[in-house]
Amino acid sequence: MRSKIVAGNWKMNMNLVETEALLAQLSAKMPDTKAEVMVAPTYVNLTAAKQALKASAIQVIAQNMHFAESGAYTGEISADMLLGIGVDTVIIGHSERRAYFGETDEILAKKVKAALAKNMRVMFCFGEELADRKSDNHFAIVESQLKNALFNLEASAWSKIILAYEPVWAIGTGETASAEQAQEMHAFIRTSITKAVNADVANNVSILYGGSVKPGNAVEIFSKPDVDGGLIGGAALVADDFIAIVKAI
Ligand SMILES: O=C[C@H](O)COP(=O)(O)O
Repeated sequence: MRSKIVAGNWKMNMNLVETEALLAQLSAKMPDTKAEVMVAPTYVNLTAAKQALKASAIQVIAQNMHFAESGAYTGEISADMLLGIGVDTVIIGHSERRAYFGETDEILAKKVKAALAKNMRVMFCFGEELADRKSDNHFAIVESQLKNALFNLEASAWSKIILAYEPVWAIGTGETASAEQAQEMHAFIRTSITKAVNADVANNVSILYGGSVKPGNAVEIFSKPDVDGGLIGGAALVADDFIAIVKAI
């Protein structure tokens, strides 16, 4: 059975003091929820975040990792390093990694494989750019992103996969996909997975929507049957907004 998930991707925001302050507010105010609630602070504050949340159900996840086990990759972080501090879930394929750090589908497939080999959970991000949607190419782009990184996995590996559909044109722009656009794409994703893997996997994978989710639009977006939660950027940096979004699930 798929779970409901609200995850906050803090991106390159929040120093240590700010991290501890935001987590103190979140853990004090977090409502009881059946949803999984996750936060992804920057690498250097993961340990502090784990410590701050040790009495909380809020999970700490990483924003990225390298595909190699170890070695001469200056500035990079391995799966073992994350596991060593108790972080077992990692975001892979965020559009900012693709756009600004040259992460191709091929690299992302390696990262997914490396994380799964260590039994980590992967929150795999993907989504079309505005030009793709305008040229009516968005379904083909999304399907190819999934195919290149995930459709070669064994069906059993999918229990460790969370999907986050994030149309690039809606990230940090204030422009949100309508609830209908999100539902249409999420339903398409389940159909693609049904064809490529099987219906059981398609029905059980959690598919989150990301892109300018705010307290004011979360209820409507989360009400759609194929939307299992959200990956939240800007609004995850404001405790009351993130909590309101968790309440919307
Ligand atoms: O990872 C989160 C997404 O990029 C969404 O960011 P946003 O909510 O600021 O649009």
